Amino acid sequence: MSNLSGANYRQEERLKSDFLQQGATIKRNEITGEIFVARVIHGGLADRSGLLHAGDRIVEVNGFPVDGMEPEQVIQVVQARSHGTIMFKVIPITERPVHNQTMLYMRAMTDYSPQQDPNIPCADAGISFKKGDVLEIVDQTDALWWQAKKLPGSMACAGLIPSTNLLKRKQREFWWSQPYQPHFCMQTLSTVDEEEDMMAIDDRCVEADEEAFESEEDDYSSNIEGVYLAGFRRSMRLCRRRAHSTTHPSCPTRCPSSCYSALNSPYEEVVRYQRHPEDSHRLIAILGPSGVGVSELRRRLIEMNPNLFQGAVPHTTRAPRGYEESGREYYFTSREAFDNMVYNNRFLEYGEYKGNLYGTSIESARHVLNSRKICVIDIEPNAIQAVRTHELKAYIVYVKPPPLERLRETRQDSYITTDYYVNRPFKDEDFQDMEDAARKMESQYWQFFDHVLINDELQDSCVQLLTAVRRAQDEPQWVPASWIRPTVEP
Ligand SMILES: Nc1ncnc2c1ncn2[C@@H]1O[C@H](COP(=O)(O)OP(=O)(O)OP(=O)(O)O)[C@@H](O)[C@H]1O
Repeated sequence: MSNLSGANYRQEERLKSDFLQQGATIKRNEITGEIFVARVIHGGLADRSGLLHAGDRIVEVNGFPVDGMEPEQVIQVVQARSHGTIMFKVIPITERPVHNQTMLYMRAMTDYSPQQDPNIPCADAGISFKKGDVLEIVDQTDALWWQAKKLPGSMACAGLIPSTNLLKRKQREFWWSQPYQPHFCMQTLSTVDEEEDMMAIDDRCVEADEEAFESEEDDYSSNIEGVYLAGFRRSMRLCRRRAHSTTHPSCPTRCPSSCYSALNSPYEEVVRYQRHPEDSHRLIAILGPSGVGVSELRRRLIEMNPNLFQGAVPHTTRAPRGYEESGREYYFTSREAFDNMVYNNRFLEYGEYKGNLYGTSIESARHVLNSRKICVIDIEPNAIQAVRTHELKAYIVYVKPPPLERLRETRQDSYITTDYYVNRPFKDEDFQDMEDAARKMESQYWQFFDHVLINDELQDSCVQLLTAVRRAQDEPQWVPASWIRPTVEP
């Protein structure tokens, strides 16, 4: 006889089972009419009592035989005694499964809400999560519904979440149920696209400043304490906006994230990782919508301590100018050599601008990391997959715009460089575009951001970035398990 005090049941209609709110679900065998404990929720009342186990047969509740009853009738019997002691007569399961559960942590790559899932056995027993949340998986015995706790948190009691296979199935079903929509993909624009794009933007432009593009591209090419700041040149920055990543998803639409993530795992196994002081630093990859301040923050970080922070020198196929040195502003490379590097997946990202190719190579980032410095690069979202590797262990900082009114206030004396203008004052529509781009980026890539920095006051943002970078190098962080145990599937 099991004895649970203050128990509270809810209904789980689909599986003909009911939920003991602080402890267990029950179900009915449709052939024999017998009532069984379907699962015991980790950390709940039933689990802590040690008296009920999945598979136990419930014969009586408070003296009433329950065989043949519908689960909801069993609830009524329990609810009839909402206070005091509730008595169960139970035939324990003879062979209790042995749980050799080791600690398992998963990062959610998608959002989930049990309240919106018509298939969950009991919505009240489920937990909701958002992309990027880390979940401690405490029970995987059921093929469809796992039990998990959300971290960091003080959830004493676990909740139900869909298993990887179930969630993949849901995502696939959802994806196929959507009407066809042309996907937004970041690809190098074809010449025709480029012209159309140019015309579209020209309509909104007030003044074109071709000369500024053609003449020099020396914004930020400053020289501090004999250290050259590489990777800030205008052509490189403009081409990055049209950049390819080297990792193309196999999805037929080649959409970088939405369908990609739908067809890949909805959870990513993660482990706690702290860099050993002897190990190379983690790559710092900064991204954000155009104009939000990625270059400004990266430049200021490097300028704070150029002996510690350094950018990666990009490659280009454009001819060097008189004052330029290969390996300083750029690695000047033939088109053939560049194509060869593309073919061999040697670029984190690359793109074309005015007929020349530009790219940031893995080797270039490795070169900085091997010199025991912290390599700080900016990337487009397409390159996220390329930098999240066992070798580079990228720490991804997302720079988010503050609310519109703060953008207006803080950017009064700032200048934007667009595809067709160099250093023109911000307009309201730039802020609107920034917000829209931020929303898109967040909806597709939030799960990959290790740190989100709202770039409001510039000084505060610099301090925040420095603190985040220090933490990335010196404090434990969740990273994909595949980085630490390369045999684990990414
Ligand atoms: N917090 C801030 N307050 C005021 N001005 C800022 C702030 N952050 C950046 N800026 C200014 O905004 C302008 C655009 O910033 P920046 O060039 O860094 O953009 P970006 O994100 O690198 O964009 P892109 O990738 O398109 O080059 C610059 O003039 C920069 O000095």
